Amino acid sequence: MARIGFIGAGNMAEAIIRGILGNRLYAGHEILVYDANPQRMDYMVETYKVVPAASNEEMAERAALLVLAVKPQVAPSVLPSVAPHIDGDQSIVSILAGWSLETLRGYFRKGSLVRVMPNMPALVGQGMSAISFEPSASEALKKTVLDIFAATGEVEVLPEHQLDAAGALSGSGPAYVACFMEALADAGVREGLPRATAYRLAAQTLKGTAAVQLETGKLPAEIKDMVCSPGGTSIVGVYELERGRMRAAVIDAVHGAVLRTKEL
Ligand SMILES: NC(=O)C1=CN([C@@H]2O[C@H](COP(=O)(O)OP(=O)(O)OC[C@H]3O[C@@H](n4cnc5c(N)ncnc54)[C@H](O)[C@@H]3O)[C@@H](O)[C@H]2O)C=CC1
Ligand SMILES: O=C(O)[C@@H]1CCC=N1
Repeated sequence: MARIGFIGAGNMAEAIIRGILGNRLYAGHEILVYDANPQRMDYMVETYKVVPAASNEEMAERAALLVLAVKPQVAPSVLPSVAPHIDGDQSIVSILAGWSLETLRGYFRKGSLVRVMPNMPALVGQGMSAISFEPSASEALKKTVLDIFAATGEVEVLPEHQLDAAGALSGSGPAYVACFMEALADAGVREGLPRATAYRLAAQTLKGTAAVQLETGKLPAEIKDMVCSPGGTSIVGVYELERGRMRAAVIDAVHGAVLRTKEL
């Protein structure tokens, strides 16, 4: 049996595989992949020396731990043919946005189920994964799954009812942050900075500010206050953000993503 198999070998599967290989959790020959797109299969096999499966069904027969990494809209056409091949000592890790453990259990009669909401920065080992286990999950399974996602960044075990919120915040969050980064860089260009310089300044500013929060534990409000001198420049910028309803827009963005998650 392969240690792990990926149903769908797109962006997120690739990010997880990079983490596994980079941290030497498993070797390429212990990782099975299947993707409906033959060019994608070729790319994954050539780049990561992973093992191609002939079909999702074969994968289900041959992988001890199966990662569901297709789009949620594709899952209903994939799972009915995969589920009958799963037996009681296999495990299924789903990264499908909006798919509850209960919904998954409707397809999988056997096997342990885990739900994970990773995020795109897993690609560079800076991911944030929210993870929910079934109450019956064994300690061995918990360790295996935590090790896999810790190899792509940080992990947080959450009760399942919090997973849609986590998905809308940290799962979708890189898209919002990228919009903010782009706006910051556009602003720099407007004020005369070269484009490449503006991106570098914007990206490192986001990374550095996040690092201060993570490393000092300071509240975002305290960090803002450390930057805004009385009568200075930054507080004028903060005032303009408030006038633009930046906070309300972000809160609305996450709420919109939660509502969409519930539709999937
Ligand atoms: N992209 C992101 O930032 C995040 C995505 N997710 C979840 O991860 C999952 C995968 O997303 P991505 O990797 O972004 O999508 P993707 O589109 O990059 O990858 C999906 C892959 O599935 C393949 N595929 C389509 N039909 C198939 C089939 N019948 N059998 C096997 N493979 C098939 C596609 O060819 C594609 O390579 C989704 O369920 C999404 O909700 C979760 C967190 C973050
Ligand atoms: O937008 C999506 O469907 C996925 C789920 C979380 C991040 N991206």
